Amino acid sequence: MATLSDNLAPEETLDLGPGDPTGPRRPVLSLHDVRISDQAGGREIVHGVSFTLTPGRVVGIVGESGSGKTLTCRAALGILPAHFEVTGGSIEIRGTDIADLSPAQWTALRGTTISAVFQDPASYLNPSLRVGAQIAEVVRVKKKLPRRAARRRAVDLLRAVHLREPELVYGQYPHELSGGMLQRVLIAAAIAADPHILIADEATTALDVTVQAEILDLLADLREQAGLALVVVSHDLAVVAQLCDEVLVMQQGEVVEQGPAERVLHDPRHDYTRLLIAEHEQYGLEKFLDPKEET
Ligand SMILES: Nc1ncnc2c1ncn2[C@@H]1O[C@H](COP(=O)(O)OP(=O)(O)OP(=O)(O)O)[C@@H](O)[C@H]1O
Repeated sequence: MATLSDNLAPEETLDLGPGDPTGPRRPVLSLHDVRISDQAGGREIVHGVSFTLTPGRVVGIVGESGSGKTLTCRAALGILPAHFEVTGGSIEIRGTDIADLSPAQWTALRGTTISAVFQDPASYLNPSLRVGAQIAEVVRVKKKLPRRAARRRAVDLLRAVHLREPELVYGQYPHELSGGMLQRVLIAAAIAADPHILIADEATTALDVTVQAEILDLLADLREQAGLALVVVSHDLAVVAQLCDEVLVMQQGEVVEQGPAERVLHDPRHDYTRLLIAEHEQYGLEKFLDPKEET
């Protein structure tokens, strides 16, 4: 089972330049024609994904199950499953081609520069450790803070993700928390070391609509307040409409449509995008498409 402290090691110096070498408008994450193949089956699964993410921006990836959304994210995180490889194109994190990164450099980068939240938060937490202690460990290792300061920061993080009574939650075990609370705990852990990029892969899918909306608001806050750049994967167009600046629509490993979220959702050009929108209309997508009319 994966735990929060997997891949954590004392931070190493990864020279991505002094201060903020990239500047506010420079890409934090760029994918150029990324192709991913299943080496076991000898076939290409993802046939060329490109996008550029700058601080405070949100790119959404939508599409049917099995279209390659998660593989694309995992490629950017350097955690493709066994047998899968990036077989074309390139991925750059803050200007560094990830193909050049050593395992140690990856360890230094994860959490501090790029971080992720997936579905099923419980599987990323150790059931026998209090959730606060698990976040504090991330802080201690990644931010090199002493125990007491790490504890304080963990409580602050639990508060920042809008968990009521963060001191109380700190001392609770995963099984004592609801799915929505666990997802907030995971987000707290993911942002504990102040990453520049957060990948949220179906992070709200398992949650009920109200909790989902609260988590999306939280991600929007982080984007606004911390300039976090987000990649949001969802099969739910309403999620994308609410949060994203740019949308990629994937079908069978191809990006069939890509553009500003407004344009793609209001004026879809590909049949598959039209189909997705038609399917969502019955669930009330229009309230997200025209949020201004509500105020
Ligand atoms: N660990 C794995 N082992 C074998 N095949 C895999 C693995 N992960 C993904 N695949 C295959 O690669 C293809 C793309 O999968 P991926 O998980 O990226 O799709 P997705 O768009 O994220 O789907 P979903 O919305 O269901 O999560 C699928 O055909 C899937 O079966």
